[in-house]
Amino acid sequence: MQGCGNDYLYFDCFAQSVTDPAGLARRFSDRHFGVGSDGVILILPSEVADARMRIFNADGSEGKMCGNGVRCVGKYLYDSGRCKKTALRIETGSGIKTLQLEVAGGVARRATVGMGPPDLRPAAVPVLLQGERVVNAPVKIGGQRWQITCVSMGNPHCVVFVDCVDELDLTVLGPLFAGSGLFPEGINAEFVQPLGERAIKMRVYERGSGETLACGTGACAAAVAAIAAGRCRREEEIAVSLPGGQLQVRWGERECYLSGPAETVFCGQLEW
Ligand SMILES: N[C@H](CCC[C@H](N)C(=O)O)C(=O)O
Repeated sequence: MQGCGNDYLYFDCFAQSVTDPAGLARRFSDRHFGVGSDGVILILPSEVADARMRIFNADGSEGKMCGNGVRCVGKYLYDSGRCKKTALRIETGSGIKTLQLEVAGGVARRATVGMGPPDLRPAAVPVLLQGERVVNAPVKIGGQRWQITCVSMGNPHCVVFVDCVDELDLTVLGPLFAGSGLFPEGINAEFVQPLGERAIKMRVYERGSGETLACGTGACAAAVAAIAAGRCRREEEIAVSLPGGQLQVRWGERECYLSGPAETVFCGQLEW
């Protein structure tokens, strides 16, 4: 399944158990020697919600949350008949998320996710910075000066504003940020071009997966950073344009809301 091109291999673990999800992610995320994906997502029973989601990046590292992934989990639960309702609660590594599915033609097409509150406090994202400031904080990465804004969406994000995202070579820049030594727990790095008070354009270099076509938690982090920096308005729903499509983010009173599509690409059996 995929959400704005951020594609994962989903395993229904209500009636089967996956013993080595990290190894599975490393083996089958490869786009030539495997199935090809940004990682693996397990859909498991939960004691406290309709289901539990675990997400493993392509390098086998486990993430705490996946905004594009949780929409696809909701779609799977509805379409498969496991949870034939449009309001769902999904247990994740960063708490229970609420989902509101949009159904058409008998299947879920889109979802809006309550992503929880963004955290801009200095300690929210483990980062080796001088001083406390994490909004537009000056750093030197790859011999260049940058101003970073660190936002936790349950997973760590570093947002940088640039003039033109299309001109960036993330095959070089991404590993410079990831390998800068500034982020002890790794980092999801978002490069953001403001397009006005209600829109941004972004690309992302994800922890554990490299450049992906979209990142749901990253879109929230980018919109929150743009609002915190006064580049976008909090009263507005922010249109976030990514290489894989468009997401909508609203930073509400209590939490961020992420809206976007969810699509099944194919179903199959994997012998490993
Ligand atoms: N790479 C992320 C997990 C996937 C997040 C992203 N794909 C999303 O849609 O939020 C991390 O290690 O924190």
